Amino acid sequence: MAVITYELVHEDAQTGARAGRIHTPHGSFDTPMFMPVGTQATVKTLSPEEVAETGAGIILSNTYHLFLRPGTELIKAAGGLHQFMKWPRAMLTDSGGFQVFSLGAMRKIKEEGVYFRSHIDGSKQFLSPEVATRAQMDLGADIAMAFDECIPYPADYEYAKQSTERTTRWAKRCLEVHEHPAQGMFGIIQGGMYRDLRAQSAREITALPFDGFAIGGLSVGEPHDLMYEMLDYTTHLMPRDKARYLMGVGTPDCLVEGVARGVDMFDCVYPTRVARNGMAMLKTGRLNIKNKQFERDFSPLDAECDCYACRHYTRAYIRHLYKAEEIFAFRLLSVHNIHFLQRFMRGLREAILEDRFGDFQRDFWAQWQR
Ligand SMILES: CO[C@@H]1O[C@H](CNc2nc3cc4c(=O)[nH]c(N)nc4cc3[nH]2)[C@@H](O)[C@H]1O
Ligand SMILES: [Zn+2]
Repeated sequence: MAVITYELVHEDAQTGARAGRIHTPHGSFDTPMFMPVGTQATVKTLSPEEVAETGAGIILSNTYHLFLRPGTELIKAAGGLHQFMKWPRAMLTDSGGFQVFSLGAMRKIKEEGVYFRSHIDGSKQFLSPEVATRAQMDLGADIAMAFDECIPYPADYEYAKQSTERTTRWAKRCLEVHEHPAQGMFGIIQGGMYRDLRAQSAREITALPFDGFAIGGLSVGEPHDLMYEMLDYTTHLMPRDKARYLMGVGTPDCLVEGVARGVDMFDCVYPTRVARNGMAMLKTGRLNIKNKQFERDFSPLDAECDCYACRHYTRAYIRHLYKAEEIFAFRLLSVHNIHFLQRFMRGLREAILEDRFGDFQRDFWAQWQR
């Protein structure tokens, strides 16, 4: 019996959109679902209670960061990541297959693994399918990710082919060492921006006994239309009875188009990262609180939102805090942005359940500030 199971609730007749539920040892959650990112064992500036209040059923943390600091052995000794950070619901850890390539320095990729220098102190480090898998078993999240290479964009065909085939070999090595009574593992499909490599990777990875499957190598700077095209080649090759996770996607436009192609789970640093830059997310686009136009604007960030920030405070107050470099500004904008995305995903799910997803998608694009 798989540790992580996907339950299909309803499929939209016109598109590939689907509503479901995912069951984990730390609880179940409705899909489509957006996962707030808690890179270093915290969703930046927010308490677990504040994150739970937004409706998030699962959060993501990064093995790469926790492996380097404080070390996954220490977190294991603390009772695992749930205990360490007091997050009571489901959790997923990324394997390092992205961060080692985006943050690690002086990287050398070999068949056995990746040699790199820590971005923190420059120390020599090594991550491999075995090391990343054991580190995730130490952390004890409900879902661990296979160790892969996130192919940069752009990449030539030959590089993409060699890397994708190595990722499949690495996936098998992860499964060989993965042994945890309360942790499932998801495989990650690569293939760069090449249709045949995407199909090859989808076939090879979904043939392996993973609990669910992610689409990797996207949201790496490619145009959105190219991302959607790659999704078109990939999601229909993925099993209907397993969860589908698009890594690194978190803006409303990409979420709508990912859901339309049958994706169930998403994650992105976007909501908390842009909050620290003074941006509030709205269904029309985003609001830059630094703008002078909000100086005497005593309305909430978003009139349709019932989050703590929108129920209690005004744009003028949050703009003042931001200009005064008060940390409370980051907290209020982060609470709003995560709450906004959870509400947005609930809206998508309701549209699917009521067979009006196509209308939702059309209405969204009619009002989205491109
Ligand atoms: C566009 O925003 C930038 O890009 C990142 C989001 N985009 C993204 N694509 C990803 C791909 C993979 C992958 O192929 N494998 C593994 N293991 N993890 C991944 C994590 C990913 N995150 C943000 O962090 C931001 O810096
Ligand atoms: Zn709000």
